[in-house]
Amino acid sequence: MSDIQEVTISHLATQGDGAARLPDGHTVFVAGALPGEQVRIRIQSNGRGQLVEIVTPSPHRTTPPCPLFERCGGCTLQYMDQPSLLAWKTGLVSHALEKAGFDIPQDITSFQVPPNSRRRADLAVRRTEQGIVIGLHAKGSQDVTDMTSCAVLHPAIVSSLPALRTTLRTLNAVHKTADLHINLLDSGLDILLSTDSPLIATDRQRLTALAEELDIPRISWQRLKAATPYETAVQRAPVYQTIAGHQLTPPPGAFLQATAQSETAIQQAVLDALPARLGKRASLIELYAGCGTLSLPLGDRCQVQAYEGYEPALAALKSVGKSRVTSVCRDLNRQPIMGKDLGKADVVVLDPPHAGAKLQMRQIALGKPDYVIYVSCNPAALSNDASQLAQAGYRLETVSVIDQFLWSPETEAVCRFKRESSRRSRNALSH
Ligand SMILES: C[S@@+](CC[C@H](N)C(=O)[O-])C[C@H]1O[C@@H](n2cnc3c(N)ncnc32)[C@H](O)[C@@H]1O
Repeated sequence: MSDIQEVTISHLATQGDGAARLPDGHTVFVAGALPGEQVRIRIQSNGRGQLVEIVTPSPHRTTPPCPLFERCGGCTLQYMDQPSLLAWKTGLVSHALEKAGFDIPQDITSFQVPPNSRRRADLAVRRTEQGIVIGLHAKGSQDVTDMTSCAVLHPAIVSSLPALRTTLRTLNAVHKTADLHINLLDSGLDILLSTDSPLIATDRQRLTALAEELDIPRISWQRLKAATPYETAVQRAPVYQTIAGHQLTPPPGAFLQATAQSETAIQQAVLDALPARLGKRASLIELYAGCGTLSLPLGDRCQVQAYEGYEPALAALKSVGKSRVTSVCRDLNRQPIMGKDLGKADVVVLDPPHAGAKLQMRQIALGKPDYVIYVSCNPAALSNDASQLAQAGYRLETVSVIDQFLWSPETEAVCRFKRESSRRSRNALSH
């Protein structure tokens, strides 16, 4: 069999590679190919197909908008038009839920963020002979592609990179490598710099000058891989972010939903997923609450008991002092909320990290609250977790797909599950 083959791509696999059947029956994965395309590929020793030529391009193929597309490993699916991308992600979520054992509702709502809207960046920093490089890892490599342009990040973040390069070059703290976590808050850029060497006094002065130049309210610092927490390197002005009408101060490196638009869409999808009429006595348990992106709008509708494992995030939520939201710091992997407590709630909302919430889900399935609203950033984890709900007798009622990670295979989804047979009828909930 020649190592060059002509194949037709049947579908995209979960990471966005085109999949095709070879004449011998094996499936081959081809990065850069779209469904329906006839392509020539070179079969590699690892069994993957390297794209050699697109014989018949898909009508959904488009020119990648970012000049760094060929090098940067960031947005691997830029050659696919945005409607097709959203349709594919919707299919991924449906497939994950079907695999978990659910019938899929007819109407799945979906939303996609615009380019240049991402307000959260995790960037790698390398010192090279030519100077400081800041960006994402290059395709299939540990090298960093210098981010001279970006089609997903907010322009306020991209335009700060030249000054950051200049300053980081002068820092003792950046010996070879560093990480930059940048959040674009209502108060401006909030930077957490993690470096491989200590921050000395002149470094602080240089960071202060940088903060003044770019009008950055706060720069925080921590040593890479050290157990010690971050410290404030520069604080020039108040740091704040408004969530559902409440102003709070997120900690350095805080988790925020990727864009302001997707935050609103996720909040709305969760509110829409609440049972139609929640009585005054209805109670809601929220797991993995962060700084309160969901707790605060939910607190306008009912009593919320919020749990979060990261104390600084919880402190930001507590600072709001919203009376209908009580919050507790708890590591839900080590100490999940038990089924008997979850079963007393009318609704459980959870928004776990990428790995999902296996242990916590077991308790939800045991406790059987009437409604479970699951916010997921990982269809594979959603599928595993939701299968426990399917086995516990829940029905999938609504699904919203929010594409907040444009041109990457990641996607967000909000799903409402309802326990099939109601155990109780309470005044708190009207169905
Ligand atoms: C996807 S974020 C969601 C945060 C919040 N719902 C939001 O929308 O901003 C997941 C949250 O889970 C928290 N978390 C991760 N592991 C945890 C654990 N073992 N126990 C409790 N919280 C955890 C993280 O700190 C983070 O705030």
